[in-house]
Amino acid sequence: MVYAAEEDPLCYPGTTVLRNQLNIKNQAELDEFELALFLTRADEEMPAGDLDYQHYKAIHHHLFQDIYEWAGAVRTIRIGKGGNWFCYPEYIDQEMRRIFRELAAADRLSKLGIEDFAVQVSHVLAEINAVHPFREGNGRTQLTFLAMLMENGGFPFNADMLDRERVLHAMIESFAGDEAPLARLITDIASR
Ligand SMILES: Nc1ncnc2c1ncn2[C@@H]1O[C@H](COP(=O)(O)OP(=O)(O)OP(=O)(O)O)[C@@H](O)[C@H]1O
Repeated sequence: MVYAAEEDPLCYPGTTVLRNQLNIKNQAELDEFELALFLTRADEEMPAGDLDYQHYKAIHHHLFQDIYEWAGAVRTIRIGKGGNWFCYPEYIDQEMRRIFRELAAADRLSKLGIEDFAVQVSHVLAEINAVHPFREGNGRTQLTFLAMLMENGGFPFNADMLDRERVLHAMIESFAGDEAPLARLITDIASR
């Protein structure tokens, strides 16, 4: 996805193409390789962890390790999308620590029914999206993490419900303060 960003040291000079381990300087070509490499990693077992901030970064690292040297590391420049600016980089760490402290790992969530689970988890995802810790790959890390939370909570993960437009709409609504569409999406994902 194209970001509004400041002059970005992570890009090849004079371009908006992110420096990558494949040294591809053409965006369309990079998109293609990035997707293929991501899908291969997404198919593998995710790193083990406690569903905490450390774990979240490890998941991003796992998914994007073949493409970006900074996989698993938080961004250092300001970025936004569609007129929404995400968390300033200097506050990412403290915000992510707060969010994951509030999530208090999976223990509390694993005791909830789907409706309450969806409300709690939609809030967590909305907050993580508003922070947008990584320079790229936030959406895919969010959904991977959601699948792990749902598995941990004992809910099925029906990936057929992941309509791209619906996910995008729900995330944008959540940024504007309405988390209900995201909660409904999570409930639907859990339906068999
Ligand atoms: N205008 C917006 N306001 C808030 N969130 C947005 C906006 N546009 C997109 N998003 C969310 O940002 C995330 C995408 O972030 P990013 O592009 O870093 O991830 P990605 O994995 O590379 O891309 P994608 O999720 O599109 O495959 C998604 O969760 C998406 O719903």
